[in-house]
Amino acid sequence: MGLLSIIKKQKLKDKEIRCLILGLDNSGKSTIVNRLLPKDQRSSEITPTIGFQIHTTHIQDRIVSLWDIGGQTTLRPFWDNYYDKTDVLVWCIDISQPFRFNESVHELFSFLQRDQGRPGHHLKLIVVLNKIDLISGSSIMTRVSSVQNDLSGVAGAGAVFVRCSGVTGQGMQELSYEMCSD
Ligand SMILES: Nc1nc2c(ncn2[C@@H]2O[C@H](COP(=O)(O)OP(=O)(O)OP(=O)(O)O)[C@@H](O)[C@H]2O)c(=O)[nH]1
Ligand SMILES: [Mg+2]
Repeated sequence: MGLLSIIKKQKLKDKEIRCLILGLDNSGKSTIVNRLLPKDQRSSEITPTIGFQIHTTHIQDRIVSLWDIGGQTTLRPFWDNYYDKTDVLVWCIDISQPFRFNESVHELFSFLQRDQGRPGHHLKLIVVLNKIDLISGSSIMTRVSSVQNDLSGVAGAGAVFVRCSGVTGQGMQELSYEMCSD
């Protein structure tokens, strides 16, 4: 590898990844963010987010800022304010509550539609199917396909789906990898 490519690679590595975590209230955003932090920086109690919280941490050898925004109805009109310079959008869905899938799909659609007015932005979308621990093994596939179906046409072909549990830690490695891979 030439010197220039090494410098280029290092520059890319040094660049902070700005990650915006959105989704409906109670979907588990703050719990996931808490899991992504080093053990000694985790909170023992998570309460509904009123406003937003920013954490900056190392994930997979990269510096990542995690923008955790409250998902309650009254807070959603403010989501757009956090969009600027976002590299990765993590959209969190509570897979144990199928009756809220439509609401989540609608909110994602509205958010991404507004995004079209922001030229030149290349955003990576990761859809997190959270609370997988609450679904019995036999119905996981049905539930996952149901969400993926609902989201087809909204999330786009480049979207990545990750199943996880912010409580047990299942799927966190995969989520970390996807957040940091180009
Ligand atoms: N069983 C289970 N419970 C979870 C999981 N993730 C979060 N929870 C629970 O779901 C509830 C809501 O989690 P939060 O992380 O506060 O959800 P949020 O999306 O940040 O909610 P807002 O801040 O209101 O937008 C809490 O009681 C969590 O303990 C999970 O993977 N499995
Ligand atoms: Mg929260």
